[in-house]
Amino acid sequence: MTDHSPDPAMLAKAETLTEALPYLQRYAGKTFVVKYGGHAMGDPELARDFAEDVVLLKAVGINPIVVHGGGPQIGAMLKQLGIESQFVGGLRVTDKATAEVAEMVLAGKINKEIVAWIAEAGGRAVGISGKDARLVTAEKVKRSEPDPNSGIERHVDLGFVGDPVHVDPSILHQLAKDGIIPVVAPVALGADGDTYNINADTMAGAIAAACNASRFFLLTDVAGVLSKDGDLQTDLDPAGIDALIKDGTISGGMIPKVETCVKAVERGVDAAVILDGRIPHGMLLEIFTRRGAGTLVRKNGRA
Ligand SMILES: Nc1ncnc2c1ncn2[C@@H]1O[C@H](COP(=O)(O)OP(=O)(O)O)[C@@H](O)[C@H]1O
Ligand SMILES: CC(=O)N[C@@H](CCC(=O)OP(=O)(O)O)C(=O)O
Repeated sequence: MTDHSPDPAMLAKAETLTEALPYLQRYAGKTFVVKYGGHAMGDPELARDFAEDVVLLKAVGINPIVVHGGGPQIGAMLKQLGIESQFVGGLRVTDKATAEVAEMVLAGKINKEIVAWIAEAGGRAVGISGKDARLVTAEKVKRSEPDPNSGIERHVDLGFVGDPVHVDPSILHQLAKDGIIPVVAPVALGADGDTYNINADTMAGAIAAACNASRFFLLTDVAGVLSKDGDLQTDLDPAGIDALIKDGTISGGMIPKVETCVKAVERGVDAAVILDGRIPHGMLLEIFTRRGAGTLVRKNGRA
């Protein structure tokens, strides 16, 4: 006799789909900004999974906006060209030559690679930088650091490193309305006409705030914010982040990441999540299942 009992694997799939239903209903029509870090895009298999996730979001009525980095790739190109590079507080000191290389790698190479992965996954993407349609206007960053000898704060000149001071998201809304996924490279013009290299986390946060994004995801190469003992911090609020920066637990490239999350939630983004880009389809699991992953940053913690 034929066994007509349902296949448990198929049932589990159906359960996963029904578990997703309240999230599908809640997020339809909302904007999600996804920051795709240079470290997260190293593995082509994972990059394809990422592109599939973005296309799936669009297919279920969410408007994803991808803002990408490419720090390691810029570093490799600078090395090939024999140009030295240095970081201060997670930001690359950028002279004219470095700004040219950064734009070439970010807006030229990586941007179009991501557009191609999305096309391969069946989506339609348009790659732009902050320069296009004046999406982002930058201003030279103002940074100060304590002098190692005197401890007195002194100004550090980072060259052509920009802060996004104005975002005009109309081009993003237009693309989203036409069924297109915008892919944004973190390069912008200043009011002075100069080209500025912008930290991709900072760029993504400014765009998330300007678009009133419901969710802001930062995909990187660690599980999230880790404690000194290496434990994942699942929930943080601005005060908790401040304390972890002050005691040195958060350092390097994680500093602009968490600072961006704080700014974004203080400017109205519901929640920012620092996620492990090395987990296949990690973003989908975070969005559509009850199992949260990574570090969730909210203005008042996990309410
Ligand atoms: N407390 C911390 N928790 C997790 N990562 C940290 C922490 N402090 C510093 N980091 C560093 O921050 C890195 C992530 O930032 P970054 O290299 O700029 O990534 P991305 O290229 O994805 O933007 C991690 O790989 C880790 O080396
Ligand atoms: C000013 C500054 O630091 N700009 C970054 C832009 C790329 C970036 O942020 O890439 P990730 O997200 O992969 O780190 C840089 O030159 O590396």
